[in-house]
Amino acid sequence: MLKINGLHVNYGPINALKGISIDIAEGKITAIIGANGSGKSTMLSAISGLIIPDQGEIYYKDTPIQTKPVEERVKRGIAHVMEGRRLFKDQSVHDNLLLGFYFRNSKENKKNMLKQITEVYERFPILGQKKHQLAGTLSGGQQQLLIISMAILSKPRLLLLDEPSLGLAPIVVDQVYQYLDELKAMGVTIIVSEQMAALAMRIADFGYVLERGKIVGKGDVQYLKSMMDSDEMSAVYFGEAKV
Ligand SMILES: Nc1ncnc2c1ncn2[C@@H]1O[C@H](COP(=O)(O)OP(=O)(O)OP(=O)(O)O)[C@@H](O)[C@H]1O
Repeated sequence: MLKINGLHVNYGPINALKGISIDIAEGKITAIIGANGSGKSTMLSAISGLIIPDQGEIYYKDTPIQTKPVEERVKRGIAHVMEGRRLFKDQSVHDNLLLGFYFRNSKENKKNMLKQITEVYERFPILGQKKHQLAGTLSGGQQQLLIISMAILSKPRLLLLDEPSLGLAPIVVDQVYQYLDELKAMGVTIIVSEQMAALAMRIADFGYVLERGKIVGKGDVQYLKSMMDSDEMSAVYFGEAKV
């Protein structure tokens, strides 16, 4: 579904990605694992169009998209949940969902707007309880749930999540990850970046390990789990938590 060939991204003199090539299978969950600064966010931003690469190609369903604007990629079904929270903080939770929905959906989809927003409240009751509260007053974890819900309301075909567990209480992480598994069952292709590989390994089918802008490991979950047990990198990428 998504193929990246020889991707290079530079921030001035910093080479954030140094010739990355990956292949993402449709309907699967792929984990991008790497320490702080390894290039995970840069890679996801190049896929969603926030960053135009210096070199390399990105094919989405066989079409090169590396120079297409963000809106065009959104229309094709690519949604990006970024690290660091982007919400309309002075608007209510409900208005954020309405706005998120409105800007990202076709006319046809808009017919079911309220029904779909109600489904979000059923899925994450805390958002329903706080629907009239300003988004900026939610806790970090609740804001993260809201952002993920906004992305999901756009009915993405490819969902990019940058460290979705960051700042979340373990119980909320469980909820979010369980939801990702359900989205996969509905046919959504997911790429999730995590520093703590053990988390991503719970649901991923395949994974890539990034180190200083290069892919240093890739494989299915069994292979990555064996790396966790044997490789010296385990301390860096997998922390203490084992699956
Ligand atoms: N806007 C920017 N300007 C300059 N350098 C940047 C910028 N964004 C990222 N970098 C650098 O590019 C490299 C890759 O960063 P990136 O944020 O993609 O990594 P990451 O794996 O997502 O890390 P983190 O988990 O900290 O976000 C790092 O060396 C980082 O300092």
